[in-house]
Amino acid sequence: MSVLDGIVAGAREDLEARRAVVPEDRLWERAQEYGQRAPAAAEVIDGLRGTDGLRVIAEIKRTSPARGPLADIADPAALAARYAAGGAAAISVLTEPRRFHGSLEDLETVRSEVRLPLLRKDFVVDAYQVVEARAHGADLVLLIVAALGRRELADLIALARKLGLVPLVEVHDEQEAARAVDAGAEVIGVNARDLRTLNVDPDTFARVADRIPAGLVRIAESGVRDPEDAARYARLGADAVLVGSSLVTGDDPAGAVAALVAAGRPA
Ligand SMILES: O=P(O)(O)OC[C@@H](O)[C@@H](O)c1c[nH]c2ccccc12
Repeated sequence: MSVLDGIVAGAREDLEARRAVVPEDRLWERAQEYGQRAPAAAEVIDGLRGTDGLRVIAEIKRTSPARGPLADIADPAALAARYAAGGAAAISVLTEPRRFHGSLEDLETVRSEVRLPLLRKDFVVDAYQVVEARAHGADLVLLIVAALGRRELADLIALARKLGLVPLVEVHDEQEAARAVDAGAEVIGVNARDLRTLNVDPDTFARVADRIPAGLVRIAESGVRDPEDAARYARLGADAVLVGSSLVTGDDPAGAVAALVAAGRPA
């Protein structure tokens, strides 16, 4: 079993436990409530376009299967506020508990403190999790192509849109990029890390981005360590970078985000 399969199996177990406590129809009500005050999906998508410079999506991440413990993050809302002060375009909140020590409570506390679009970053394989994301204040939801069948991907994208959520469809090779495009994704994340093996290949974006038609939002994910990496992705045509580890392990998250944004401005 690959790392990804193991994490997905845990996510399925956890979601069934939650479903037994909070039925999906109750979540729908809360999801629609948040939908009434949420930004429009088109606005969220436009906010990620790198038309006048690279956007930064800053991530709240405590630990990872690849790197182990990164940071305690006792107050995720305070960290999100620092990211916002540094000029982040959106905040990614890991909600997976077992390997990343995240939670839906993290998402909710961040929602209560910042106005930026929020991404629920998790291993989403069931409609329940999409409704749950919206109910807890997400504006975007991650859908990992490697974890989903064709039909599942199409269904979850459709459900996300019905709820006003923007699906961020994650790929890590050319074939997956083609599947994301075929499924009608408007926002595609190219993960430099292969979630099956956890290996990072820094050339992934350069290889895969060509398969993503102009007009779609292209996000380079994982392994962005410093402003040079951000500048490189900007030159390769990325609209945005998604950055976690290097921000949570540094001592100045606002300054670090601002430096990435500055490095990604067109010359
Ligand atoms: O910490 P990094 O290398 O900056 O990476 C952030 C983000 O790309 C990474 O957390 C991530 C990308 N896709 C995922 C899917 C699931 C969990 C985590 C991820």
